[in-house]
Amino acid sequence: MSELTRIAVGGDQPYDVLVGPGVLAELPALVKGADRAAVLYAPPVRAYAEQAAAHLVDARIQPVMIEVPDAEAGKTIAVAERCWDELGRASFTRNDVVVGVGGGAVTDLAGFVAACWLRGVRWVPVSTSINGMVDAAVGGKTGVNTAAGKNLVGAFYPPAGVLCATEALATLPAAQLLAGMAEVVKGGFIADPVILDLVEADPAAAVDPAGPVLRELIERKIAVKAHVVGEDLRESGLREILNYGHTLGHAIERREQYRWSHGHAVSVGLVYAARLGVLTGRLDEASAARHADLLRSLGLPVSYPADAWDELRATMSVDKKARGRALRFVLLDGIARPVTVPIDDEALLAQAYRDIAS
Ligand SMILES: NC(=O)c1ccc[n+]([C@@H]2O[C@H](COP(=O)([O-])OP(=O)(O)OC[C@H]3O[C@@H](n4cnc5c(N)ncnc54)[C@H](O)[C@@H]3O)[C@@H](O)[C@H]2O)c1
Ligand SMILES: O=C(O)C(=O)C[C@@H](O)[C@H](O)[C@H](O)COP(=O)(O)O
Ligand SMILES: [Zn+2]
Repeated sequence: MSELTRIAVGGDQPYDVLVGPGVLAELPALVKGADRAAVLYAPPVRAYAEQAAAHLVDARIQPVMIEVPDAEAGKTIAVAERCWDELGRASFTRNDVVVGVGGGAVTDLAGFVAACWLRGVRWVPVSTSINGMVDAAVGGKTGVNTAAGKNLVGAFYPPAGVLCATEALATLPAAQLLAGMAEVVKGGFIADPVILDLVEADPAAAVDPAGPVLRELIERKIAVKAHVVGEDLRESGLREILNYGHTLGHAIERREQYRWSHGHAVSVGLVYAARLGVLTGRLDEASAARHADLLRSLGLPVSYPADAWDELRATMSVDKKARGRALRFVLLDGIARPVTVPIDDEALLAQAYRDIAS
């Protein structure tokens, strides 16, 4: 399976996700009509950003290279402001474009920079991590973190198209590759159980960037996300299912001051959500155990210190799904049967945490 795969995202502003090696060559076609393209990238992926720039130059589009701090350090309003200053210096107009090359952090930032500049210019995420390909780059959720928590400032702003540069997975550090698998597994639990079967059949093959299984998993998870965001871009209903595992996950990321990767935190969050599913009488014990077994088989964390609960609980109150004082959780009524449920029973929330804590 070496050719490019095209996955359509529907809705009012449809676009395609292209997956495969050599996909960077498709960039000029996506940004046709631009005079300039800001290429945002973090240092570890400079080589891919330079490749993107070379394709732009061939198409007579002037690249404006903007290096930003790596990972969550780049997802701040201060970094976004610096990018806007650079766009101003380069006299960016409404036919110019923003390209984000890297993992989910860079593409979240790039989309947000594009959404705000001149009230919105075209943008293209070029994704180089698993998390970015299967989740962050697809669906137009863009934004930055604030002191209170993850992604608290942002915009729903669909890209012109998404490029998933699978050849880049060869240089993705193994820990980051595994972290991305948490979002793949999430897709299995909320919508596509074949994902779960494939990982369980051979966890090592599932994370081999040179093998066919990982490519199938990536495409399956993109298809899940493409369907959901095509139906509900602005998260007014269905899209909430993509937040499975994130209510606790985001709180762990903040508590760790972003030294834990998003995927590791979401992995613990998935196990917690499954436990809540059991305690609310929705999910059977075997399906909950399947969460922990599967994530553990990939080397992902499935618990977190017991004494962290009070702090995590406080942070969870700023979760975007919360309404008033009530937290709302994505839970499962069974595999691939997600529901959003308000929970105001504090004792139950704490019990579920005690059950999974270390
Ligand atoms: N917008 C969304 O819908 C959405 C969905 C999921 C996650 N996210 C966000 O995405 C971020 C997590 O994304 P991530 O896991 O990609 O983390 P990341 O962007 O922080 O990347 C992880 C590390 O891998 C490096 N890297 C990326 N690709 C590489 C490559 N090919 N070779 C070498 N190094 C490479 C990065 O520079 C970084 O150091 C979080 O901020 C999360 O909130 C957003
Ligand atoms: O696309 C979505 O919708 C998601 O919830 C996907 C999540 O995996 C992703 O981490 C997203 O950035 C979380 O969004 P937030 O609105 O909870 O910040
Ligand atoms: Zn996520």
